[in-house]
Amino acid sequence: AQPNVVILATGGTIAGAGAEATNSATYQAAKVPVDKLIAGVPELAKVAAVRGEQVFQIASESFTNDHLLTLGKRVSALAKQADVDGIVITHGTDTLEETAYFLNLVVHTDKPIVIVGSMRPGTAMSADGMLNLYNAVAAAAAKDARGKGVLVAMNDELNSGRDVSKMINIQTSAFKSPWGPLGMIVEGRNYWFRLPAKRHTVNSEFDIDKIDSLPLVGIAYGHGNVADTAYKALAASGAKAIIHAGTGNGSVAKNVVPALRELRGQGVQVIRSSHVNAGGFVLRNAEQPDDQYDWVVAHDLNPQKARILASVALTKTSDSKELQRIFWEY
Ligand SMILES: NC(=O)C[C@H](N)C(=O)O
Repeated sequence: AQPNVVILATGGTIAGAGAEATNSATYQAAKVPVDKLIAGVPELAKVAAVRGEQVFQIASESFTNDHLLTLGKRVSALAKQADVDGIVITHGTDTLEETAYFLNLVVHTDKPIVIVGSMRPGTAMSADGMLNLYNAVAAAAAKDARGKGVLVAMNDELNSGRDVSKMINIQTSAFKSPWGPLGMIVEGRNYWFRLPAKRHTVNSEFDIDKIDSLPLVGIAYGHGNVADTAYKALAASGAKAIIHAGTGNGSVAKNVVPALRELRGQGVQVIRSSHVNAGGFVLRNAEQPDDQYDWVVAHDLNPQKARILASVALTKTSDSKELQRIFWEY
């Protein structure tokens, strides 16, 4: 029998439509329903028995914590079903890396979960959604994709949902991991080259079935002339942790240091990440004395991924040492 793959559709450009074939960047996202997406790629039937569910129909820039929880619980429930072998999620590309990392942290299954989007709407010349969707379904249908954590299938590559990121917004080669792809998918077949080293899915201490809300975590962007306004405002609005999207090694402008120390004293977690373009690598006690200030570093996680991990981790602990352990392990 063919493997059973469920496609959970959430919107994005892969479900987008533009006025003309030349509209590769000007179009409306989240227009085409999942059944039409599936019907548009009849070749899917060759690799799996596919059925679709429309979970949301939104552009992913508006993907809230509630969307993450709803989607995560649905993925978890499906993964427990004996008649489901793999799950594909169609998603806008803007926050695809956040959802991929979230599911990688909280869904306890070794069944393949593959997230896919497109950079051009289906109405455009050289639309990339059809092949990306075919690849994602083929990847999710394959036994060799099991146990590798949540995967992202874009542009013929299979990247780990943990560290893949949208690096450019106007090319089909948008998704890259700073540490390279796990594999390639060519003509519906997976070719693997490496495995994730970080804890995920079945080896995670976090479980979506036990998470009903996510604490607020804010991100404030560092630059040379930055003031402490945004940091204070985030804390005042209830953020339990602030991700400092810092320069270089998560460095902090001296004008901001006093406010961050004060906020930490009030119980807000301060997590230093980096906004460097090709991927940061923040080391503890480099640039800032984290031990002395009781701050946490985000390791190689970019600010948006650090927000996801902090939100999930804070459901279990408010201890900064535990948080730091979690940031090293996941
Ligand atoms: N390419 C895309 O999917 C972009 C779109 N804004 C989205 O994330 O929904």
